[in-house]
Amino acid sequence: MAQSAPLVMRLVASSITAANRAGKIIRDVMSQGDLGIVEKGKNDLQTEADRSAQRCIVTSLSRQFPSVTIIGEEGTSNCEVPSDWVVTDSDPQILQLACPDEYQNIQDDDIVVWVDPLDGTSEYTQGLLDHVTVLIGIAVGDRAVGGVIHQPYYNYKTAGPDDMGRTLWGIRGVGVGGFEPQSPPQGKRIITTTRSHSTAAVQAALDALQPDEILRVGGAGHKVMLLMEGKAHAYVFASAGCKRWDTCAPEAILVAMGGQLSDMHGNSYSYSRDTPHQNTGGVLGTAKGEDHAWYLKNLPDAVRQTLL
Ligand SMILES: Nc1ncnc2c1ncn2[C@@H]1O[C@H](COP(=O)(O)O)[C@@H](O)[C@H]1OP(=O)(O)O
Ligand SMILES: [Mg+2]
Ligand SMILES: [Mg+2]
Ligand SMILES: [Mg+2]
Repeated sequence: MAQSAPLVMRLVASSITAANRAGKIIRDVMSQGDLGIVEKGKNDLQTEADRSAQRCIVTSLSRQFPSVTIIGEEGTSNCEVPSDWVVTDSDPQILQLACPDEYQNIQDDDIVVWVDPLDGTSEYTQGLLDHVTVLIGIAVGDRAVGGVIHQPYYNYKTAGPDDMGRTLWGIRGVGVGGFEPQSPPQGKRIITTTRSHSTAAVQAALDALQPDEILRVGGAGHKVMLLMEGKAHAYVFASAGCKRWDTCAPEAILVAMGGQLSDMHGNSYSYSRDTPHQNTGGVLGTAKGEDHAWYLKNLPDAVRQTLL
């Protein structure tokens, strides 16, 4: 039964265990105390946790799916991966689910796996640990179809080391799991946006949308989780800083529960293997039940013109 599950379902099932293992590595690096910070660019850090979590995920998935294209945020290295970082088991619950007809016969060639081994690096280095997520997105053709978000420090203030963290998943046409989908409160507009990568255009977009409240938090995964759990109505980031690995997994889960994600012009991002990595049109995510078009209509042209 498990062996014969369609490729998309097997990839999501294996991504759940790989993301959980990566989350443990992220916690271990933090508790060992040496983050090994490297500056990749302006306001763009990488730590030992980003590097190690990526090696864990890419090695684990490529052992099981050697012909599937995997694109990760951090460069690959050839050094040996500790054997206990390689996990090749799968989440049994996912393998039992019915796969939609359109994804029954997908081949290795049709898939790209987008890996952000640690989203919210800046917040991780500053101790804002619940902003951190591990993101694994599964694209079929150019669409984000499956997503896994692991939050390694979920409940970290109250949980013990063995019950910390959680893993959320979603598959288009199948559904979501690992959390309780909620709609945001009616009669109010709560917008979530960046806390560490703001610009004049980011602020101008927020001003024009006149939110009742702004939640400035780290990480693309963390912000989309706020939409999924009814804590915010929209995620508005009028800047080009995010990349495909930041949005593939969150988009798949958000869409699987009825939300939307596009650039600031209303165009969907392509997740095919030859697409550019940068999300040059910014990010607009809206919760289930929100009018995505309203946000697009009310964004100032001057802001849109700053984005390709
Ligand atoms: N200017 C930027 N340079 C590098 N990464 C960025 C930039 N802006 C956003 N990101 C990535 O998008 C995520 C969401 O952005 P923000 O928290 O500012 O809303 C960041 O955590 C970061 O991912 P990562 O932490 O994986 O490098
Ligand atoms: Mg980064
Ligand atoms: Mg990221
Ligand atoms: Mg990252």
